[in-house]
Amino acid sequence: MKQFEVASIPGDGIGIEVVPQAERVLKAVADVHGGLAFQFHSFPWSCQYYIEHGVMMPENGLEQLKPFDAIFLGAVGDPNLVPDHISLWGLLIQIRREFEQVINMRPAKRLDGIQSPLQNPKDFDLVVIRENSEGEYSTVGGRIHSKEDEVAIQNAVFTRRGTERVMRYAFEVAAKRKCFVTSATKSNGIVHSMPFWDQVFKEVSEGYPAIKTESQHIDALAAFLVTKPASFDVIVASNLFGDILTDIGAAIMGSIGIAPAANINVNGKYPSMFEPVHGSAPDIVGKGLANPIGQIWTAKMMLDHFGEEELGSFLLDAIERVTRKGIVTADLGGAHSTDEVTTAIIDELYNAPSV
Ligand SMILES: NC(=O)C1=CN([C@@H]2O[C@H](COP(=O)(O)OP(=O)(O)OC[C@H]3O[C@@H](n4cnc5c(N)ncnc54)[C@H](O)[C@@H]3O)[C@@H](O)[C@H]2O)C=CC1
Ligand SMILES: CC(=O)C(=O)O
Ligand SMILES: [K+]
Ligand SMILES: [Mn+2]
Repeated sequence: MKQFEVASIPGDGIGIEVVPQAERVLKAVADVHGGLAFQFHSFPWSCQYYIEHGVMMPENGLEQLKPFDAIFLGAVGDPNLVPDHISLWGLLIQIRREFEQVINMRPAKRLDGIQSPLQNPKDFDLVVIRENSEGEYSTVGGRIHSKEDEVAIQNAVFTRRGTERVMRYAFEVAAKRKCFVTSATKSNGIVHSMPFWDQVFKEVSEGYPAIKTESQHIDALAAFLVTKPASFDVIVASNLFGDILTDIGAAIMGSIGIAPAANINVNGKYPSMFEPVHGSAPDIVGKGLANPIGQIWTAKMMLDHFGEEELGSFLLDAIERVTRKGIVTADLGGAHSTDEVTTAIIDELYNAPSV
C-alpha cells in the first residue's frame, strides 16, 4: 500500500470550503484504486491565524511542512482582516520561494458541458509555464519621502539561472505535447529584462531543434488567448505575465473556479504545492456557491506529480462526465452547490469502469 502524506492548508475564504471537498474526492480515488492511501494533516494558517498570532504561520512553519510528500493549499487572503501583501507574502509566496517551487504550471482546456464565454473556443488545450520565484514579484525596492515627494520603486529581478530554468521546463513539457512553445515578452517596452528574456529564449530553443517556437508581446498574446486559444500549446511567461495570462486562461474555460495549478519544486529538496488559480473569493464565501472543480482538478495535478498519471486522467474524466451532465455551480450557470458537485464527481468515480 502506497501512503502519501499531504499537508493541507485550506487558508482563507472559499479555500476552507473547497479543500475538504477535494480531500473527500482523493480519498474516494484511493478507495477505488485500492492500492494507495492519502493521509491529510491540516494546518490552520490563514488571516484568522494572523489575527490571533500576529503571523501567517509559526516561525518553524516551513520546517513543519518540509517532511510532507506535497502541500495542498486552497487560497490565501482576506483583505478585510489583513492587507493582501502581508498575508500572501507571509504564507503562499513564502512557501513558493523558500521551497524553491520555481515553476508554476497552469493548464487551460475546454471541458465538455461547460460554456466558454467565447463564441467559438474550439478544442483549446494549452498550458502556461509561469516563472514562480523572481521576476516582477520581488521585494527589491522601497518607498521614501512623503506627500507630493513620495517615491515608490519596485525592481523586477531576472536571473540567467531562473530564466533558463523556466524555459527549459517549458520545452520539456512541450516535447511531451504538441511541440510548440510561445514566449510571452514585452521587449518593445521593457528595455532591459525583456530583451534578456528574448535572448535566453533563443539560446535555450537552440537546444530543442524539434520544438517550434514563437515570441509574442504580452499585450497581443493576451488578445490572442481570447481570439484564438486553440493555436497555443505551451506558453512560457514571467511571474506577472503568467499570473495575468492564467486568469484569462481560466476565464475562457468558463470560470476561474475550475482552473488548476501546481507550484513545482524541480530539485526534489522540498515538497511541491498544489493550489487552484483562484483566490479566496470573499464575495461568495459561506453560501455553498464555490466551485470545487478548480481544487479537485488541482488534486489531479498532484496525482500526476506522484507518478499516478493514469489515476489523474481517471479523475479528470470523472469531472468531465459531471460537467457534461450539467451538474455545475452558479459561476457556470448551474444551480448546484459545492457539496453536490463534489458528490456527483465521487459517484462517477465509483460508477466508472475500474482503473
Ligand atoms: N493563490 C492564491 O491564494 C490567491 C489569492 N488571492 C487572494 O484572494 C482574495 C480575493 O481575490 P480576488 O482578486 O477577488 O480573486 P478571486 O479569484 O478570489 O475571485 C475573483 C472572482 O472569481 C470568483 N471565484 C473565484 N473562485 C471561485 C470558485 N471556486 N467558484 C466560483 N467563483 C469563484 C469570485 O467569486 C470573484 O468574483 C484576495 O485576498 C487575493 O489577494 C487571489 C488570487 C490567488
Ligand atoms: C497571487 C496570485 O494571484 C496567484 O498566485 O495567481
Ligand atoms: K489559490
Ligand atoms: Mn493570480
